[in-house]
Amino acid sequence: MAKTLLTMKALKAIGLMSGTSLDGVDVALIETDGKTVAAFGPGRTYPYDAADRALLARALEDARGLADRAARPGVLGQAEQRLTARHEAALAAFFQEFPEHRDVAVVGFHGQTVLHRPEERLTVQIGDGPALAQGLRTLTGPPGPTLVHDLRAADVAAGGQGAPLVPVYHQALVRGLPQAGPVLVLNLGGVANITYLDGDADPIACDTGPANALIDDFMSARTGAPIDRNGAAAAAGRVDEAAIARLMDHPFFAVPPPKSLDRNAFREWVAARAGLDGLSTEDGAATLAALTAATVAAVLPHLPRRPALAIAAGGGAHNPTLLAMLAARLGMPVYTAEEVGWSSDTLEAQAFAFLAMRALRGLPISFPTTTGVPRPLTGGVVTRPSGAQ
Ligand SMILES: Nc1ncnc2c1ncn2[C@@H]1O[C@H](COP(=O)(O)OP(=O)(O)OP(=O)(O)O)[C@@H](O)[C@H]1O
Ligand SMILES: CC(=O)N[C@H]1[C@@H]2OC[C@@H](O2)[C@@H](O)[C@@H]1O[C@H](C)C(=O)O
Repeated sequence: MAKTLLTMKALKAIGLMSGTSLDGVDVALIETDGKTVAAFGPGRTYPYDAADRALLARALEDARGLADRAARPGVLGQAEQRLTARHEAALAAFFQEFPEHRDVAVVGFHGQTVLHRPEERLTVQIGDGPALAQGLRTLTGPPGPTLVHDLRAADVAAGGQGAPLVPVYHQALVRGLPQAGPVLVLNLGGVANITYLDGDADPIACDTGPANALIDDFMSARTGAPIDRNGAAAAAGRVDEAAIARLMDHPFFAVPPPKSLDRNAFREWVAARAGLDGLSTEDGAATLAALTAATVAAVLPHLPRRPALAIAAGGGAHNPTLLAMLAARLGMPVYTAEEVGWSSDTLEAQAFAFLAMRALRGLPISFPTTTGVPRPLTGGVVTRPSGAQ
């Protein structure tokens, strides 16, 4: 056992993430043994164009009735091919800029979640692992890295939520910080999730509610641009607290972790209760940002101790209005990933690089306290350079 651990040296790992905000492919490289991060390499985002985004949005709609995770009705087959091609193009651009990293050992490929219903033991990430592994071999030259994809399926099959998976990476990062008390790591993408870390105890984690998905959809409908850049609209608006109270009256917020969400879990709920049609763009953006902050804060009563501070990553870490609302509703300082030496934009892709390395080495990627899986579990489908799975 000791010998195995000693021989686990840090190797280059790339993570590929296409998140719920449907904004592009994140690529990030780290050097890791699956337990600690020996070095951070570069990270890049390769944005989707409007046609890609529209196709992925249709894929989410066409996935709504899925009962079989292998089925690809409607535009799902086309979307999977396009998504895989976009990932290959992203890797081509990445290796063109960083040819010194063509010797990467392992690639973690998240794919795109099009449906997430863990209560029905169903989570669907489109993305063709073997096809991407083959494309990778051409890009790097033979033998090519090992590719790990479909990282959520084993957890859901075992009765877990299948998400969030980033907590074990948050734990590795927080171990590198000087600590005074429990830390709350916030991942503010389309959906928000938190990891609570207190010393060596297993991380406690869950999705908390929307982060930017509702803001993006609202801004898109009002302005044509799917973002409240730097929280400018929200900063100029007034929060409709009565709407927040109505929206917080949802059973999800009373459920303790672990728990997870589909991207569009609150779409109908918010459409029916927020009264956004009667609000200005600024007031609507402010109210939706406050909803994100309130839903993150709603997790506090479910945690063993009050965190001393929070660290925010994901695209929402670029929204100062949202960060100020979070600090106010959480009642604790909220630092950005950059402020502690991490990267808001590449952290999730780094996490999938780390998870892929853990999967290769048979280490658990999910835990009873993060996904509710009955025992710590590894995951992922491995495509080796020979093409064998
Ligand atoms: N400068 C900015 N100002 C405001 N919001 C921003 C800014 N930059 C990014 N965002 C928000 O962050 C979102 C993207 O975040 P991120 O890339 O972390 O999401 P994701 O990885 O797709 O989602 P998830 O983590 O849910 O899978 C955008 O949709 C946008 O709303
Ligand atoms: C099913 C799915 O893809 N969930 C995503 C989504 O985006 C954020 C949140 O909801 C989180 O649960 C998860 O992604 C992160 C990366 C995770 O698994 O940790």
